Amino acid sequence: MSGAERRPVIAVTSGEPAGIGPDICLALVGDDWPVRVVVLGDRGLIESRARQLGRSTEGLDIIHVPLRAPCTPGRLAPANAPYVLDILDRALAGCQSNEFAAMVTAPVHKGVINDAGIPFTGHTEYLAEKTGTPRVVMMLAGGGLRVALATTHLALKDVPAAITREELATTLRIVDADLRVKFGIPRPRILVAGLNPHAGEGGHLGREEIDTIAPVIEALRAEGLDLVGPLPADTLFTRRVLEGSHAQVAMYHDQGLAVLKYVAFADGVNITLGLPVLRTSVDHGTALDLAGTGKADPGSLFAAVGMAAEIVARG
Ligand SMILES: NC(=O)C1=CN([C@@H]2O[C@H](COP(=O)(O)OP(=O)(O)OC[C@H]3O[C@@H](n4cnc5c(N)ncnc54)[C@H](O)[C@@H]3O)[C@@H](O)[C@H]2O)C=CC1
Ligand SMILES: NCC(=O)COP(=O)(O)O
Repeated sequence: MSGAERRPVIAVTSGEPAGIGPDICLALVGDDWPVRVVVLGDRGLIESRARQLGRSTEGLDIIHVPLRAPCTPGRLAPANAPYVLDILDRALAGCQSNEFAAMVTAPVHKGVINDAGIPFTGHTEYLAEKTGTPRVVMMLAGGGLRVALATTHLALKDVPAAITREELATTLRIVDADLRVKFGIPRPRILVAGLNPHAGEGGHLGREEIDTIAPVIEALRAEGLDLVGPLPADTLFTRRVLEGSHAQVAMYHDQGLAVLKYVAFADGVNITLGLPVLRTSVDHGTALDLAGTGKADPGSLFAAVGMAAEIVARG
């Protein structure tokens, strides 16, 4: 067995075929990783995208998963929605059988999967369901931030009801535990945002901080977690407040991710905490406008592979 073959294998799923997933996977060719990187997707599609971009697939390890229908860059086809899920299922099966040490996901298009009649909220929820994990946490890292979300892909009107004491406590416990295990931080200091402007202004702008968030923080502090909050979200991400913290928990998707993507869109990494397999991902979407143009930045994919490799190396 060669040295290269002994390296842990990381599976990179190439995602929505009409998006930039195949393009950014091609950028992995020739990079010197401490792990063996294999790309999961249709070999013909990846080779054809390489020709279009004037790139080579020489040296790219591909595990062939066949397309379900022809693909044109930039044009979504619901007929290929099952293909996207075939790739994810193959990667997950490989992680569960220890063939792969981790999976790194290129973006999928949530809308077209739903248009195909398959209910799909995101990789995060899909992998949680497939692994029978009742609760996972989405966290995006980059630009010195680690932003975890108390709720993920949910209409804004449904957010307040979803933030229950039990759900929030579970989120905070998962963030604390995974920062210790996956990131090697012995006692993570976690900032917790409020839901309402000014963290509720003492109950005059909403009661979620008083009724739910503060009591959970207090109870978990008594268990030894280092939590700060509920903090007004508009100033949580200022330099002085962030100082000394290891992660920041936002109550909903755009409260946290708008900030993260402002500081780190080029190399942010999405990681699913609390999952029994290791999954990292790019921080961006399918960028249909850029597929096949050569303009897609692969920086986030590189960072996602790098983070997975580091966590694998940490054991
Ligand atoms: N991990 C995943 O699978 C994710 C999937 N999505 C999905 O992607 C689809 C499109 O979402 P949008 O909100 O339009 O976000 P998007 O990230 O695809 O595009 C937003 C803007 O950023 C640009 N952009 C995105 N990635 C880029 C890259 N690597 N290099 C250069 N420019 C880049 C696009 O051209 C566009 O102008 C949706 O279906 C969404 O659900 C979104 C985020 C993550
Ligand atoms: N905005 C983050 C996002 O949509 C990623 O979702 P997921 O597919 O990683 O669950």
